[in-house]
Amino acid sequence: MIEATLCFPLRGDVEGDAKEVLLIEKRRGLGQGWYNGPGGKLEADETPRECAVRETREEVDLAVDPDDLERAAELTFVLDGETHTFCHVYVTETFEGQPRESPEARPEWVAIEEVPYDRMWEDDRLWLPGVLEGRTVRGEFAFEGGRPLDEAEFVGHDLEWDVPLSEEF
Ligand SMILES: Nc1ncnc2c1[nH]c(=O)n2[C@H]1C[C@H](O)[C@@H](COP(=O)(O)OP(=O)(O)OP(=O)(O)O)O1
Repeated sequence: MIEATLCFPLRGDVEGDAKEVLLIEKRRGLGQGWYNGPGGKLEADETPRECAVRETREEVDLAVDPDDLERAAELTFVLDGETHTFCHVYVTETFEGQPRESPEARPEWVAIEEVPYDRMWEDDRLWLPGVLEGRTVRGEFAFEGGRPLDEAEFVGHDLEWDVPLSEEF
């Protein structure tokens, strides 16, 4: 099983500014060409928070502090009946720097009402809107059709909202 992270930096929501989320257009690997948050797979001996910090730095050159990351979701992606990826999702309103393009990702601030769900993983429209409103969620998403995951068919889901997420991560 792969363990991975996603990190959604947020800004705005003061004095009439629209609330925006930093998305990436993924340039390579799983989900290439789709929008997602910065993130990726854990490396050896890395905690999920360390992974989210590293991936956000590597992909868009934004500095986030692990202690500022708020746990927002725990997502399990199941492929053909077996857990493929367990993903820790964080949001943060605290970061330093300006997002910059990298070979892996093109960053883009997007108003949360304009998130391009038609250009994202099919499951994202089910959990990301609630997360961007500040809710927590534990979700399981089933895919069928063999590897790679991003070519498999999305066939079902189960969501538990407003749950306490594990303190451990
Ligand atoms: N179904 C679904 N919805 C939303 N997000 C995801 C999925 N499946 C997923 O795998 N993901 C997320 C989880 C991870 O953040 C990325 C995939 O990570 P990946 O880009 O493969 O990891 P890296 O470590 O950056 O990859 P390398 O290119 O360095 O090997 O998608």
